[in-house]
Amino acid sequence: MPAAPGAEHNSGVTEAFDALIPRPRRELAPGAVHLPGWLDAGRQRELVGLCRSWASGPVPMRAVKMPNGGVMSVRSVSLGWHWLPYRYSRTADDVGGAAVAPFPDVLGDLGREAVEAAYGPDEGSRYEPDAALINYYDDAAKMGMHQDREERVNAPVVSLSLGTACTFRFGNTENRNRPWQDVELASGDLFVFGGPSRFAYHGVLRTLPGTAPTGIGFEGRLNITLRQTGLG
Ligand SMILES: O=C(O)CCC(=O)C(=O)O
Ligand SMILES: [Fe+2]
Repeated sequence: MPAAPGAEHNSGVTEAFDALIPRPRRELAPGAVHLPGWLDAGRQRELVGLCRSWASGPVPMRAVKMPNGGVMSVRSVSLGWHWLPYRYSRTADDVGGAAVAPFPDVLGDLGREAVEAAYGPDEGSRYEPDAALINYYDDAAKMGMHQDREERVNAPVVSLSLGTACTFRFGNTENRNRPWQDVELASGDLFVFGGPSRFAYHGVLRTLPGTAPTGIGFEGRLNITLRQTGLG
């Protein structure tokens, strides 16, 4: 993940805008909750630092090759379980074969806190995520509409965004077509989808270059998703 020169001008404008136009918590569909600015600047910086260390091994960040021959524009690394299309493995079978780094306690705690913020303390305390995907988007990267469905249980997916904002498309559970809603995910935003929305199609249309906040030491977009695989 390259450290990039700051885009102070744009970011300053974005931050000023945020102060003028508060972005309220919103439930896009039953079980799909967007909590803008959930992570404060300090926690965003801390997570960026952790992402840097997770990206340094034992498994390298890589662009996933899809079975149809395409290559994803996003680069990613997994913790706990290595995600590859369309299964999880304890070893990075498509990139060197190293054992995946263990799922860090800090992300388990963060996941419970996130689910509690979205759904309340009962759901929060039950959440036991065991896999994390760290996705890195450069200015041109995007992610096509898909379901997260390699997990065997329907515990919610927790998504945390850092750095450059993006346009996130949240669709329906039937197919990748309409109806969908487009929502901007900015640095520090939490998005949780579970319950009736757990298997909704979703994707990232584009990043919004120049929107990373100043002071988190990172330009480009990072997204962390936490999942409970049920693989045991
Ligand atoms: O980057 C995002 O916001 C979404 C990532 C995602 O959908 C995934 O990793 O499955
Ligand atoms: Fe996904």
